[in-house]
Amino acid sequence: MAKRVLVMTAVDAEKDAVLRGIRGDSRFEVLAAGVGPIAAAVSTATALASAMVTPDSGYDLVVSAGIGGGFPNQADIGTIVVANEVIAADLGVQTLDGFSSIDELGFGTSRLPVAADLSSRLVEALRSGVLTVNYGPILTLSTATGTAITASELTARIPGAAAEAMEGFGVAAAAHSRSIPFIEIRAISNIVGPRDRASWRIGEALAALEAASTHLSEVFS
Ligand SMILES: O=C(O)c1cccc(C(=O)CC[C@H]2O[C@@H](n3cnc4c(=O)[nH]cnc43)[C@H](O)[C@@H]2O)c1
Repeated sequence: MAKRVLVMTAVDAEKDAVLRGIRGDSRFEVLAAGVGPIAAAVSTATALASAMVTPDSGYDLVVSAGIGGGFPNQADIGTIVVANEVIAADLGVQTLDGFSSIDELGFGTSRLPVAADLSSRLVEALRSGVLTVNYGPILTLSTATGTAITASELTARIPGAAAEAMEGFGVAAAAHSRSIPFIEIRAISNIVGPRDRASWRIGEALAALEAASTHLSEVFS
C-alpha cells in the first residue's frame, strides 16, 4: 500500500474536487500544476525533488487526476476513465502521409505504463461504489481535439482510446524518472470531437471526480 500519495491536477477546481473527496486524509498531497504536459512535468518533478530533501517524506505513488474528454462510444459525460496506459498522442511528426510517433521515428517512446495492480484495484473500488468506469488508454495532447477529423484520426491510430486530457504523460514522465508508481484518472466533462464549449459539463465531471477521489483514499493509503 502507498504511504504517501502525490495527486497532480491542472487547475484549482480539480484540486478542490479531489480534496473534498479525500476528506482531509493527510497522506495525500494535492497540487494544481497548470494546464498542459510541460507544466505538469515540471511541477511534478519539482514536487518529487522537494520531497526527497526531507528524510522519509518521499512519495510512494503519483496520480494524475482531473477532467477529460471521452471518446465516442468509450466514455460518456459524468463517467470515469482509469488509464491502463498513457500515450503522448501528438508527440511525433505530421506529414501529408499521416502521423509518425517518436517511437516510429526512433527518438524514444510516446507510451508510458501505469501501475497495473493499483489501477485495477481502483477500478474495482470505483465499480463497487457504483461509478461507471472504463479502463483504457488515456491520451495526452498539447493541443486538445476540436474537430471530428482529429477525433477519428486518433481513434483509428490508437484503437480503444478511452479519453484524452493534457497532463497525464508529463506527470507520468516525472514519476517514472524517479521509479515511482503512477496512475491516471479522468472524470469526463465532454465528448472528444468538434469543439462546443457550451456542451461541456464541468460541474458534473467535478462531482464525479470528487466521488472517485473518495475511493483513492480507501484504496491507496
Ligand atoms: O471552467 C472551469 O470551471 C473549469 C473547471 C475545471 C477544469 C477546467 C478546465 O478547462 C481544465 C482544463 C483541462 O481539461 C482537460 N480536458 C477536458 N476535456 C478535454 C478534452 O476534450 N481534451 C483535452 N483536454 C481536456 C485538460 O486536461 C485540461 O487541463 C475548467
